[in-house]
Amino acid sequence: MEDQVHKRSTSSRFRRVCVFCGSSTGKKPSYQLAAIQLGHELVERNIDLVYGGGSVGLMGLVSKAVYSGGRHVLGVVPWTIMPREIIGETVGEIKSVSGMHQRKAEMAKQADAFIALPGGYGTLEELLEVITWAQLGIHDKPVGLLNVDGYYNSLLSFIDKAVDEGFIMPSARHIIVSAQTAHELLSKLEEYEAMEDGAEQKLSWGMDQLQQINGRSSNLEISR
Ligand SMILES: C/C(=C\CNc1ncnc2c1ncn2[C@@H]1O[C@H](COP(=O)(O)O)[C@@H](O)[C@H]1O)CO
Repeated sequence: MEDQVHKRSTSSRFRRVCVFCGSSTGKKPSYQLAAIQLGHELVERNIDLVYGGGSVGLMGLVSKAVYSGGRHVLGVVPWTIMPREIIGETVGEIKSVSGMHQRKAEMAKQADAFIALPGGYGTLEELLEVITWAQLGIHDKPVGLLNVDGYYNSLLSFIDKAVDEGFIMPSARHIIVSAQTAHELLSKLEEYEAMEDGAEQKLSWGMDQLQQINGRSSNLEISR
């Protein structure tokens, strides 16, 4: 009881956040620590987690931190990688879907915001997709980059170069919110406001994704 009195508990505009992160732990202990700290920060703000399922790498660390802090954890896993020997022992609820595209759509639908921890190709692909969807006005949910120990400095420099070279509109640069700590990142995301024209420019060819992400219809295969 005393613990509860002293524990910081902040209400959040987010009910559930989607975390993209490495299926490896990375070489520096700081990456693992950041995954655990992000989990704790979500718990302190009473935010649930949706992620790619599995107990491997940073994915396992963040999901266990959220689950053991008493928040709901939803893992979305394509049935082809469902076997325990591939994804390991998971915590929380698991939804199986028919493929990688369905997984991303389901994670996006379930989340109010996205955060990427350090990771590899899978993390980058998931991150860039939700940024692209934001740019197209398919969703207006905040996207955060947890730049642990400068891991994403070169990606952020590249994006600045793409703006300078005319491939990314300066107005789209603000879509990515970055910070070095989970606390700072969540605070920034809480304050984030999507550009108005982004939400209004929902393209007709994006309506399928929009409906899936915003939960107005779903054709996902969910077996559990
Ligand atoms: C399929 C293999 C190992 C199983 N591990 C994974 N389990 C669940 N989800 C995974 C797994 N590996 C990648 N993902 C997804 O990609 C993102 C991380 O990829 P990265 O390349 O390590 O950055 C993660 O967010 C998941 O959605 C054997 O290959």
